[in-house]
Order: sequence, then C-alpha cells, then structure tokens
Amino acid sequence: MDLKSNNAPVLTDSAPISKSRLGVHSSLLPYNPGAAFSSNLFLTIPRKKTGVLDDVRSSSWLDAMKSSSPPHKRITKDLSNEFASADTDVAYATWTLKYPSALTFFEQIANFAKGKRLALFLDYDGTLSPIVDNPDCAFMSNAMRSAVKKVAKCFPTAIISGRSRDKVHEFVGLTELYYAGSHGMDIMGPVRQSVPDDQPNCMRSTDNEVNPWQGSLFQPASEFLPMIDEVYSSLVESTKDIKGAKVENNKFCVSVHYRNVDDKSWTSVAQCVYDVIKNYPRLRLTHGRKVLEVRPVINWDKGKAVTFLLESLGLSNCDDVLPIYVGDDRTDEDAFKVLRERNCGFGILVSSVPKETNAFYSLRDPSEVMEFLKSLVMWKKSSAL
Ligand SMILES: O=P(O)(O)OC[C@H]1O[C@H](O[C@H]2O[C@H](CO)[C@@H](O)[C@H](O)[C@H]2O)[C@H](O)[C@@H](O)[C@@H]1O
Repeated sequence: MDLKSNNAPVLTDSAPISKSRLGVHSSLLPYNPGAAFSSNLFLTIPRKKTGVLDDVRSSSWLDAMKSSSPPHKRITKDLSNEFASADTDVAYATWTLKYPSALTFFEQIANFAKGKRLALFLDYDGTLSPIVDNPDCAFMSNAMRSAVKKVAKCFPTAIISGRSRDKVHEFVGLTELYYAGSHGMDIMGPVRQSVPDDQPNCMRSTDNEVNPWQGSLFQPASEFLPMIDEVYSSLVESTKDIKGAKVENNKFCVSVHYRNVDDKSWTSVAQCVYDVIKNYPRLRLTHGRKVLEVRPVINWDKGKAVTFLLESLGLSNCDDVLPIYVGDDRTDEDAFKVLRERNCGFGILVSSVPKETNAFYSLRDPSEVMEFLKSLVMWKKSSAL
C-alpha cells in the first residue's frame, strides 16, 4: 500500500452529526441557538468501523492524522495574526451557542441534577491533565487531584481512559474512584453479579489491589493480551528509526504517538502501523490526539464502559440518576453518544476549538474542568444545607 498515492485510504468521517438523527433529548437541551455556522470550523471525527482492512482502504490516514489535535495558539504581536486570533475567538464563541459552557450554564446543570443522584465519568489526558509532548509526563496537578478527590466524595466517580488502568491509577493516585483503562476494556469496579450477554469472551475476576470501593475486574478483551503484546513489540521494532515516534503499551490496546514526529514522516508512521496490523484481522485502528490506537475489534468502547459501570453501581435508572461524562477526545464521543441515545445525562466536551460532537456542553481546558468539579462540590454542599 502506498500511503502517498491518490488511492490512499481515507479514515475521516466528515458526516455531520445532526440533532434529528441523534434524537436529542430536548428536555436536556441547554440552549436552542438555531445558530448556523460553517462546517469548516470543525475538526473531522473518524467513524469507527469494524475490520482493519476496511478502515485502511476506505480512509485517508494522513487527513485523519492531521485533524487529530487542535493547533496550539501562538502568542504573537503580528497584526494579521491578531485578526486571525479574533476570528478564532468569534468562531469559538459561535460554537458555544451550540455547546454552551458548563461553567456559564452551571445553574442549568444544577437544575437538571436536582432530586437526582449524579454519577461522574472523567477522561484523563486532555481532561484532567493538559496535553504534553511526552505521554509519560502527563501529570495531574495537586490542585486537580484535590478537586477530583472532593468530587468523588460527593458522587460516584470513575476515570475512563485509553491508558492502561495501572498507569492512569498511578497518575491519579486516588482510591476513592473507579478506574477503567484501555478505553474501557479493563474495568476495576464494584462487584457485579452478571456480565453482559453479548460478551462471551469477557473474564471476571478479582485481584488484590487494596481499594475499599472496588470489588471486581472486568476485562472483555482478555484473550487479546498475547496478541497486543506481540503487536506492541512489532511496532516498537518497526518504528524505532522514526525520530520522535513512541509506542505505548496500554495493556489491551497499543498507542503509536506521532506528536513529536516531523510531519514529513507521518506517512512512515502510518505505513509501519498498517504493515503490522494488516496481519491481524481481529484488530482495528482508531485515532486520538496525535496518536494511532490499535485495539481489538470487540464491540466495546468507552460508551459501553459507562453503561456497564452505571449498571454495576445500580445507577441505570434514568429517573433518578444524572450521569455526566467529561472528555476531550474522539474516543470519548462513544460515551457522549450513549448518554444522548439513552436520553439520560450528557457529555461535556473539553476543547479550545470548535468541534462537532455528541456532547451537550463544553469546557475550554483542564483548568475549566477543575472549576466545574469544584462547582459541583459547592452545589452539593449547599443543597445539603
Ligand atoms: O482516554 P485518555 O485518558 O484521554 O487517553 C488517550 C491517550 O492519551 C495519551 O495520549 C495523549 O496525551 C499525551 C500526553 O498529554 C500526548 O502526548 C499525546 O499526544 C495524546 O495522544 C496516552 O499517552 C495514550 O496512550 C492514550 O490512549
């Protein structure tokens, strides 16, 4: 396969996400702006498909790789850049008419939550920690840790990350939470009596981790472990000469980072990934922020993990529970979508640029996420008075 040719695969999904198609629960719609805005404001969101070969042949890897992370804002005094920056601000403000700020509209959220039990789901990278060049250094600030700890004391709270569960647990360092790693394929959660019917391959067990909140381990992709290890080793080997490329073993999935790779070598990264996964029809590829993610084709994602946790926690009754999911990445869209389709709860997209999304609200960056968490705690305390 020649990734540079016109026959290059296209991985992007620019199909607009229309409200009517999604059956938006109007009762939850925070604002009805009716605002028209140009579709070129948005980054594209890749559509997930099963089967790696199908993904690769029908999509443009490079386009998807380019659109996978917002450009950094440059601080400059140049006049034309000031105009460009003003345009960007206008575009963002326009976008927030459709996806209002969860801080500005906090009162509205508090009204939705009145009389309900709130359940909180948080993504890690780009949500609780800022995006940094080195994935091993994506530390969470102590202030954020304290905010998460406090919010978890008020509401059942889970972290759902693409990272391995151990890694994200190590970064967060709190025992008051539930953790789901590998995009929800590795859940340490409460004891659950049954496993989903459509998951014959799932394994349920307990482990020795000391955590009074948790009881069972749910790993629906456990049979893929040897395959993922094999693919990880192959990718480490095949990308070793690409400067800046980094392969991360996330237990049930593998991340191939190209954030630090020169743009000119992105096709080499894509080629390496393609050359390895073409031999594994039971693996598929998804895109994250400057990262290609290789994972099992099983019907499991962050959205399924949210449903699983809600059921395990006895929180699946929409009448008295309000689930909120906060995330910044394409893989978080699965969770936003589940909440939309259940007509129960909503997603909050963390983004500093306009993006089409299945979320209902927005927050600009992790510092706003922290403010939002603090607001939830204050609201809980004041409503208990
Ligand atoms: O689901 P998440 O918790 O958001 O994890 C998704 C991926 O996050 C990490 O990569 C991203 O953050 C890095 C650190 O800021 C950044 O360097 C990288 O470019 C981003 O893609 C993590 O390293 C991946 O393994 C996760 O899949």
